[in-house]
Amino acid sequence: MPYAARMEIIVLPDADAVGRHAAGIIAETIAAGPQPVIGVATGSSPLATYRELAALAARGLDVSRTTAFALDEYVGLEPGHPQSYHAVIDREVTRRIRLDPARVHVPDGSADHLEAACTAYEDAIAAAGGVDIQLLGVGANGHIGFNEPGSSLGSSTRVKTLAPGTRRDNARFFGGDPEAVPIHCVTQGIGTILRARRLLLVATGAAKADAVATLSEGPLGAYCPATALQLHPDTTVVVDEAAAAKLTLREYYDFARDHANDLSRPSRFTNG
Ligand SMILES: N[C@@H]1[C@@H](O)[C@H](O)[C@@H](COP(=O)(O)O)O[C@@H]1O
Repeated sequence: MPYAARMEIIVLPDADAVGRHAAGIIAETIAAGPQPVIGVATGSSPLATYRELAALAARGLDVSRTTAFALDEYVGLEPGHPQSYHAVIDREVTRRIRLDPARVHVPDGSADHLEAACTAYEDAIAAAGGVDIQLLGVGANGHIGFNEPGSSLGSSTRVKTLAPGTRRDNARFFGGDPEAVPIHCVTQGIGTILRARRLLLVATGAAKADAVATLSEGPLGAYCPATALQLHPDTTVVVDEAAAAKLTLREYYDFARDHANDLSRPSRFTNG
């Protein structure tokens, strides 16, 4: 278990600013090379980040040696299904940023032997040298990847059952019908996510305000999987004003930000 946890909270005016800031952080990791490994997430939260990363790639950021691992996949959707995370990652990440498709990995939710596919996915991450930076969104109930409340904080890639609320939230991608959303998924575990060297969580909008407050200030526990980020040595949480609305320590975060440059040797962490 990591022993030197740090989490920095950064509040920005709106979703575009969150995307620009997060893309800048990922671009630094990519530029540091030589074989960067990024973790990518689905959902609407990271879309602005991908848009900004695509713009940076178009302006010369070399992404040709970047490997990417996605967090999760539905069980039972063929990779060609437009809402499979294979298809979503291909559309929103690989094509937009122009990553090498051969270096982009998504868990296999249609394998005959799902347990073996989960082990193989963990092995592939390890063989790539681990994830340098993992981008995360957060579900309204605090899930990360598809680690629903109740997930073991040390879990690895495995099959999970989606929470009814997550199926309702994701129904918008399946013609509005929660029953059309798969019941099972394959997801990196919370332990897998914590093994990434740096975590970057983005959240925007009022629907995420409770999850953001709990993940950064609430008691650690499986009731809110994102609280596990409190254990990680290098987490950055970037949120907009609406998602920050329920942070009880907001005054302190602003104070820390305003004094970030007082130090003779500025630290990236001023409130974490
Ligand atoms: N598996 C994904 C998560 O990785 C994502 O973070 C979450 C929030 O999605 P959104 O950003 O669209 O609110 O939902 C999905 O269920």
